[in-house]
Amino acid sequence: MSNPIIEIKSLYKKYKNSEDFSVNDISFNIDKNEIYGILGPNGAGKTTLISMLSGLIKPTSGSFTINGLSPKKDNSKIKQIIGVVPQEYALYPTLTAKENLLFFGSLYGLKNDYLHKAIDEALELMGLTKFANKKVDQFSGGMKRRCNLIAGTLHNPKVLFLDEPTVGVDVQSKKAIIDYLLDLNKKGTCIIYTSHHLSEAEEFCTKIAIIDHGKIHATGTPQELVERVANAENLEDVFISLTGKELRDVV
Ligand SMILES: Nc1ncnc2c1ncn2[C@@H]1O[C@H](COP(=O)(O)OP(=O)(O)OP(=O)(O)O)[C@@H](O)[C@H]1O
Repeated sequence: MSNPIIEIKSLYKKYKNSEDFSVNDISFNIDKNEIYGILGPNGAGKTTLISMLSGLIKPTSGSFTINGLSPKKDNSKIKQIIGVVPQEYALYPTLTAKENLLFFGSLYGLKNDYLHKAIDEALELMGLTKFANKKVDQFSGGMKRRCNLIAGTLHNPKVLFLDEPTVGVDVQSKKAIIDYLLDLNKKGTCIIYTSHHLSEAEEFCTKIAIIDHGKIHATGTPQELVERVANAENLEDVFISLTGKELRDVV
């Protein structure tokens, strides 16, 4: 039985300087406890969609609710129950990992012992304990991405939005990130993530939406999608079948 935590109705986004809709009439629901992958080629509209849902940009039209709350009426309540981990690092390079996390944790209203404990546990899970007091500008890309993820999740959000959380990191960092996210999901966080790693998404996600040119082309479990497309053996076959082989270069 469906038990949606996010309900999206006819969502559109047209940027001011653009002639086309980057998100073009998208409607779908995301159930509690899903790990929901938003997949699509470059320029498909993934970041635009996730940025609207996480409150970073406003839709041109349409509506959505998160846990029954509307951003038009309950924006501050929504902010308390969501976590957002954008593609760009949110961290302050000249502060240490711990100083950054104390700052982000306090933004969520976490305090004292509770905050210190949450930071220590997350640093340990991410293999960053011994670098807690090092400045973030000395960190590798993988370490920054792990620290960035902790910064967006210290308050145990009900819903977590992640834009390409494993982009540009080595296999070890990727595994640490995925294990951390699986653990959060087991504790009750619904995860919505965008990625270009189709085999990662096939393994990690419970549900997937394939989007292109601002529209949803298919939704389902990875297995349902593979079964639905003739001769598809994996998600990559499904992806190519639905979005074609044409390159998406734009200048
Ligand atoms: N700030 C902006 N102003 C104007 N157009 C934008 C802006 N941001 C994105 N776009 C356009 O909206 C469309 C969707 O972009 P978006 O970044 O959402 O795609 P994406 O699927 O996340 O792509 P990628 O995989 O490359 O990150 C593209 O045509 C892009 O050029």
